[in-house]
Amino acid sequence: MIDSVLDIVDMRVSRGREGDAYEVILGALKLDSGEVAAIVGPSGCGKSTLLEAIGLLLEPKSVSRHCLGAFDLTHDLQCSADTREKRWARLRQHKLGFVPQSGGLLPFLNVKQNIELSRSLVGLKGKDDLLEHVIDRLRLGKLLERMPSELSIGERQRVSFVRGIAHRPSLILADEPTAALDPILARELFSLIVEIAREFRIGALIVTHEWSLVSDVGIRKIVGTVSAQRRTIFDECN
Ligand SMILES: Nc1ncnc2c1ncn2[C@@H]1O[C@H](COP(=O)(O)OP(=O)(O)OP(=O)(O)O)[C@@H](O)[C@H]1O
Repeated sequence: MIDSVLDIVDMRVSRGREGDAYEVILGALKLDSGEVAAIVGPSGCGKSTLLEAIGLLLEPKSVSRHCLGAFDLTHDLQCSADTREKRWARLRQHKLGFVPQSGGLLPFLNVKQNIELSRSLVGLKGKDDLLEHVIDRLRLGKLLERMPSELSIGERQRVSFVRGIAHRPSLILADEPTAALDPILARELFSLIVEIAREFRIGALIVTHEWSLVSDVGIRKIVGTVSAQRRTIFDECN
């Protein structure tokens, strides 16, 4: 059975100061479990802004439909800020796997503890096939006892990806997860995302500048076109 993990219609996100705000518009995006799509576009066009709004880290200005799996968030903007934040915090923790551009690892925990933290927060413990597979494929097995400060930037980026999926989210949101990786590892990570999405029925949205790699692995593209001053429209590119 195919389930939709994300269904958004006409989301508008504004960033920056009034009078100097940057606007991002997403016409429509539907993602099924097992599907991967890439968000591409020129630097500064609003890819991270869009990902943060989809990841419930940034409030959109308006949205006509916003469903995250079975959760309908369309009317959440009309709730009190307190109610909305409680609901969104729970969804972020359980349903979303956010892999930030900056890595975001906790510096006082080692690699293993960083990965285990996101699992323990949702009550998961013990062995996990998905996790072992991903650690192995990304060649992180020997680094589990290291502190983040003892890792290269590329190693940190791979650990950050593993941490983002460790709690088995239904939607992975990764912001330039290959930015610090060499071409071989970048390809490996993209292939891995496609593979685990299919096998474990997870949806994935990846912000990236790797246009040719995205084409090579055959995933959908959501392209940002800068239409007028400080405004970007994101749409599917066929
Ligand atoms: N916190 C912020 N406050 C105000 N403006 C911001 C903020 N963050 C980003 N912007 C502006 O919003 C626009 C979109 O930024 P965003 O980071 O989403 O772009 P991007 O496409 O992800 O860029 P890149 O590919 O360079 O990472 C940019 O013009 C940026 O200057």
